[in-house]
Amino acid sequence: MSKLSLPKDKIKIVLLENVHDNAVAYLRSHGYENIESHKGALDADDLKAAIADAHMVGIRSRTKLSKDVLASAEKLMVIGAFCIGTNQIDLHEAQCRGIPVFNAPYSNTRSVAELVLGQVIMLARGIPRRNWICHEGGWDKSAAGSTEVRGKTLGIVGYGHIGTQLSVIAEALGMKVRFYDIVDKLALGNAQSCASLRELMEVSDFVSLHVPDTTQTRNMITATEIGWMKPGSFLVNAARGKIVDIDALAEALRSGHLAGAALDVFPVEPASVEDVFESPLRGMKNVILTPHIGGSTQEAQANIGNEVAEKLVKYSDNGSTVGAVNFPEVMLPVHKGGSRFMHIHRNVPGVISRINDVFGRRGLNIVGQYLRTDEKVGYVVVDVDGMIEPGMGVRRELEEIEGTIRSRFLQCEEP
Ligand SMILES: NC(=O)C1=CN([C@@H]2O[C@H](COP(=O)(O)OP(=O)(O)OC[C@H]3O[C@@H](n4cnc5c(N)ncnc54)[C@H](O)[C@@H]3O)[C@@H](O)[C@H]2O)C=CC1
Ligand SMILES: O=C(O)C(=O)COP(=O)(O)O
Repeated sequence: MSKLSLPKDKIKIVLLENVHDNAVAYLRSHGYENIESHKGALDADDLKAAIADAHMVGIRSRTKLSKDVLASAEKLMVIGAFCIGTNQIDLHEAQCRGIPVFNAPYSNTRSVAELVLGQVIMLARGIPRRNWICHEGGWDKSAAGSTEVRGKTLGIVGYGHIGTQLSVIAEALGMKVRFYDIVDKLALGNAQSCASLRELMEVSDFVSLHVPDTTQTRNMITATEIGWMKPGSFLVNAARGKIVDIDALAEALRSGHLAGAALDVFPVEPASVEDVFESPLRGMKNVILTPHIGGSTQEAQANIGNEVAEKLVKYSDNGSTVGAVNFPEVMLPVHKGGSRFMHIHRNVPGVISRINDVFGRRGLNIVGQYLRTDEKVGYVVVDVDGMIEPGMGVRRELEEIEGTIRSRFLQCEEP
């Protein structure tokens, strides 16, 4: 068992957006009892109030942890994104404040790929319109406009975890897969890469987007790119809403250039289930609209709950930053029968020698030292013999070193 410089019962954890109960159970089973759970996302003012004294925050895709919000959470030491995307967090600001961010990079991958493939089949058979007609008492029994997906070309933009998973299961249905990525990627199965986005858009019967929300991908798909698509083809977006110019998409659907679309994500999404969903695509009978549920399956949420909670506990109990998306990654062994100091600092010259001076002056024997830096931040972990008690002032001295962002320590007792 480790004792932390801040006792576990003083560590406040705020979970938002209905993070799965597995997360709460995991945190509790590791001694973290001070957990406050909120069902939805909060607006900036309520969020600031909720996390003002929090040490850990767990969110999903809707909670915006902006620079301003982070500035109001002075005690925050770690953030858990219980999802894949981290574009809702100001990662740079978090890093400058010495706050690592952990996410779940794979736990909902399969759920998204399955939803997208289902949507592709639904679009190919004109189900959105036919479903609508049946609900209104009609009976459009005809093959007009209906095709199999076998033999059709699926173009995947962003051949990462979700894109490749989709590629494999689409090929199992007999689809031809083409993909476009800015990074060279191993083509799985018989998939073939395209040299440009334009080539992909021109050859595909279905285009599915699986890129993250970055400055490069915002508005990646405008009227120009949609214009490259085959007449009568389909667009699917389960990545992020701001990747597609939604008005240009609406126009292409109205004009009949595109035969249909499926959207799981939108430039503006309601903050809570009470809010109204507004979109120029509402009412279009050739469009499937889903409320950002690509990753919302029982399996995915349960796994994410465990995975991210485990990363938060590992960081808090052991100092490990493996899997952090904005922070130098340090993998640490368990340190027994001694003390472990963790020091986060701006990457300026001389910090390490000053840290070592603090231990040297006190005759403390360093038995392990782990360091990783990136352009902005350094993270050094120092294991020393013996139990350093809080009153000894080592941590205070470490915090006085110029460039220090924050520090903490663990007493790692013999098991
Ligand atoms: N609808 C939903 O509920 C969910 C949506 N997502 C979204 O899906 C996105 C993708 O997820 P993963 O596949 O796990 O991410 P990933 O990081 O494994 O793959 C993304 C791929 O996009 C590529 N890429 C980046 N910029 C590009 C550009 N400008 N042009 C072409 N390719 C580019 C990357 O090289 C990478 O191969 C997430 O970032 C998230 O925004 C993720 C999970 C659930
Ligand atoms: O994992 C992601 O990036 C998602 O978009 C899923 O978001 P959610 O957890 O459903 O709010």
